[in-house]
Amino acid sequence: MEGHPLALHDVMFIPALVAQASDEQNKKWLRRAQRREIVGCYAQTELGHGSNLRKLETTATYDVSTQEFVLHTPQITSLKWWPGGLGKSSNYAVVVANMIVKEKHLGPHSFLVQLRDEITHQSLKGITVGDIGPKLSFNAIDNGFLGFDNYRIPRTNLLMRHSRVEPDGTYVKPPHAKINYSAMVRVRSHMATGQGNFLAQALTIAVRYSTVRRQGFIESGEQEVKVLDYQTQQHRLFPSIAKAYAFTFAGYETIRLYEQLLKEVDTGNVSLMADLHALTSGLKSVVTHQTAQGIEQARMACGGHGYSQASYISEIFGVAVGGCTYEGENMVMLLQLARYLVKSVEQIKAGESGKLGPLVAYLAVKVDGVDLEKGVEEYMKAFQHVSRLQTWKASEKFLKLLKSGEKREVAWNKSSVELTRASRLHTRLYIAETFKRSVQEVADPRLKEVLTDLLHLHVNYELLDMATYALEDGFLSSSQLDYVRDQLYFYLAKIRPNAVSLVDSWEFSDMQLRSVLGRRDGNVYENLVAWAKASPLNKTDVLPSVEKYLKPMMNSKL
Ligand SMILES: CCCCCCCC/C=C\CCCCC/C=C/C(=O)SCCNC(=O)CCNC(=O)[C@H](O)C(C)(C)COP(=O)(O)OP(=O)(O)OC[C@H]1O[C@@H](n2cnc3c(N)ncnc32)[C@H](O)[C@@H]1OP(=O)(O)O
Ligand SMILES: Cc1cc2nc3c(=O)[nH]c(=O)nc-3n(C[C@H](O)[C@H](O)[C@H](O)COP(=O)(O)OP(=O)(O)OC[C@H]3O[C@@H](n4cnc5c(N)ncnc54)[C@H](O)[C@@H]3O)c2cc1C
Repeated sequence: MEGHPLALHDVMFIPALVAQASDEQNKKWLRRAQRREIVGCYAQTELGHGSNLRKLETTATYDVSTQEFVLHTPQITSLKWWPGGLGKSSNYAVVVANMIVKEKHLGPHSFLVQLRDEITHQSLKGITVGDIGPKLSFNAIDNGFLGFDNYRIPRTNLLMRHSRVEPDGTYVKPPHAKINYSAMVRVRSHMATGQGNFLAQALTIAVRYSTVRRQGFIESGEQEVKVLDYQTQQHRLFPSIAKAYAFTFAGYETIRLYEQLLKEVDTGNVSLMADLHALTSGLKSVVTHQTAQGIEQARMACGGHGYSQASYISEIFGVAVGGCTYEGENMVMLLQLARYLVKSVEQIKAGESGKLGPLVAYLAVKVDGVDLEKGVEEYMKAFQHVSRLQTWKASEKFLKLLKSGEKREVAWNKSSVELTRASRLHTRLYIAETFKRSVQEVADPRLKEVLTDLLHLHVNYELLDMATYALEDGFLSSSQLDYVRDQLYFYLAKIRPNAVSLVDSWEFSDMQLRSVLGRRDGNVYENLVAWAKASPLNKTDVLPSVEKYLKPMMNSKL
């Protein structure tokens, strides 16, 4: 859970080679990387810039006389900063640097760079490398810094699957300007399942503990109740169980789309890139944010013991919440999706609705109202309505500002809160749609019934959560919202008997969870005492600090 020094080798270094190195280059490098003869990381972010990749300061200048690239970090803010596994473990890196050929700045490109000697592991001349120090979490990963002092690498170390520099310095452009960003798109495509998994771990702990913990009464005179029987506890936990499933289903779809993209790009078809970039930008943002909220609720649902490290939930939170920042800060990524949504609105206004992709086609179709009692399809129409409403509102605001003479960037900034709201609603619609489709495809009728209950819980919870949008233009009435509330409470109670099975079905072992509260056998109290007794402070009855500090203080006559 705390991460692994080789995580980035598998998650980004190898995938960057697969997606961006030519077949010829990969004959040399890929097998060695897969056999872990070399260990790599993905070095892009710098001390001064992470989000705005166009302003990366590390340069790779082509020297035609030696057919080498010269890597250089001209000032302190150009140092690579943050890459996982860079500090101590990696001897190679895929380095993203601004490429300069014949004095022309050609933007960020990826290079394979050796950082350390393969035998001694010492850093090579011209390279400054080290660890950036302790972090909120993920402390088993050596996130690092890296500087280059006119460090030379062969021309052939530019990853050349999609773009090339010939020996004479001729530049061959890629089929899509952002194709070098594929390693990021890959991780973003996987993040919904990864985050769903973090959320699932925290929920397994909280739900299991909530059936062990007894506190208070629902009906007087009875035995104290399991805290999971309180409606508030169910409301805290069960919608997140539904989300963990929903995120996993959505993630399966984006992983499949990424694989499809890789194949299509190899045949020169880059049409899926913009769609997948927009989709994964929104999804990673919404999923990481909601996962962090869900994990924190799971911790609080465990009361005081949730705050102890014995719960292990704080560690899960620390790791998961990193996802709100890495692979693109969430606001920045929501704004990337917003660009796509605004473009779609502009297309509709230009009478080109027919050209809209399937995920945004709903933006052109107005619905007057819904009959929620008819079922989940009507909820989907309601989600479409609020997303459409907000997307149009935010887009109109931006376009009006533009028309009034504001510069594009200024108009964008003044509309950005509204735009991020639109992106979230659009993404939540996508999550609900994929959840619905995935449940419909389940063959086992008993499994389908339980998952359908979760789906119903999800759509009612979500609609209530975004109710202000739906009330704003009178699309939903307050009596319809009362119906949604009643449905929500109905499904909380219906799910209660299956709650433990739903979390057990994720099959986390005790070793994986590392939680005293979430033990499969439920022996929480004995093990909490054993855990406390094993604390380093309990190794001796009297600590050395007693003689050194406490006694002089207690005996002081002052
Ligand atoms: C197996 C996977 C494992 C799953 C993991 C789950 C569990 C994990 C556990 C442990 C592992 C931890 C791993 C952590 C690793 C972390 C790594 C990193 O963080 S790497 C660094 C990531 N950095 C970023 O994400 C930077 C964010 N910034 C950007 O992406 C860009 O700067 C930008 C904001 C997109 C802007 O780019 P740029 O300035 O170049 O663009 P513009 O010139 O403004 O043009 C924008 C147009 O370009 C289009 N665009 C942008 N990106 C893409 C893309 N990737 N694909 C397609 N199109 C793209 C954009 O849409 C604009 O188009 P138009 O609107 O103009 O048409
Ligand atoms: C755990 C972890 C692991 C990481 N691993 C790697 C790795 O392996 N390799 C690597 O290269 N990097 C890695 N990173 C770096 C990470 O990708 C960046 O930190 C991330 O992309 C955010 O960039 P930033 O730090 O520049 O944030 P900033 O952009 O400085 O963000 C600060 C604030 O400014 C806002 N902001 C910035 N730009 C805009 C804008 N255009 N519009 C509106 N608001 C804006 C943001 O929303 C945010 O609120 C890692 C980071 C973490 C935390």
